[in-house]
Amino acid sequence: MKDAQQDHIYATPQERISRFSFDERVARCFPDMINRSVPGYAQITAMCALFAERHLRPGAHIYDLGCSHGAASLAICERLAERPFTLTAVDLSPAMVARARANLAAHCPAARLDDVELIEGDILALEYRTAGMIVLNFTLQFLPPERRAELLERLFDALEPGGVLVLSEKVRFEPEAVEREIFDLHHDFKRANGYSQLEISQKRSALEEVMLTDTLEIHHQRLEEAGFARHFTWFQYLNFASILALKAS
Ligand SMILES: C[S@@+](CC[C@H](N)C(=O)[O-])C[C@H]1O[C@@H](n2cnc3c(N)ncnc32)[C@H](O)[C@@H]1O
Ligand SMILES: O=C(O)C(=O)C[C@]1(C(=O)O)C=C[C@@H](O)C=C1
Repeated sequence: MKDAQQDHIYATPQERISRFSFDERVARCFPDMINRSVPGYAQITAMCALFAERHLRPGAHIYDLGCSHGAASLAICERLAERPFTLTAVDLSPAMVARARANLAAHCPAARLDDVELIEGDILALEYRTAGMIVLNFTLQFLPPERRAELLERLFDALEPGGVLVLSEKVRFEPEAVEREIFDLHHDFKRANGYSQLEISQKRSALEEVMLTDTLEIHHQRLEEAGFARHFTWFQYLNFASILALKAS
């Protein structure tokens, strides 16, 4: 997005690596960090707008949960500039919400701004209103695993008939040999995007207990159990994938 700051957080050796958190330092360089770390990030973000264009009923509500700088919200607002809808973007991190607010104010088409709301809050504690679309891009992986099914059930209940959920995640693989191969390839991807071995390994340590990934099979099973009639992986690039889940109309 339109924030030029480069990610150098893990570039120098750290005596003690603290747990990764979405604090001011991360928020400052987040667009650069996520673009260089997540294969397919730009494509997934852009496709959220096309899913909205195809599936959203005029006037329906959209949630962008764990919105960070508001990339998906902004893509949707730009693409659907002429269509009526309302949108709530939510993030727990005050630093991220401040960036999302500035980004939307600067780049969201003026006609849409009144229909967009930003909330600093916990998506596990939110009271959800009826929605036509929910975006969960790279957020579920940061929630406690034992709370994930409960959240998806609540989101399913909030969706109106014909509503859609976009679930994008870093995923792990079984068997272990496949996981190892794809994990290493992802590190090659990061190196090709300018990260050093030191940056890659220090960030991996920081994320270790914070970002707990599931297999694609577990994600699909959870969506099935939450009640989604159809759910399929529409995108995968190394260990990053995105699922579209549809509620029966
Ligand atoms: C990897 S980022 C998401 C990226 C963003 N969706 C995008 O597409 O650019 C994860 C975000 O989830 C937020 N987050 C983590 N746990 C949360 C929670 N319980 N409630 C709300 N936001 C949360 C973090 O603050 C962070 O901004
Ligand atoms: O797996 C990694 O190494 C990542 O950097 C992934 C990831 C993510 O998937 O959210 C982790 C933290 C940052 O939010 C940006 C990217």
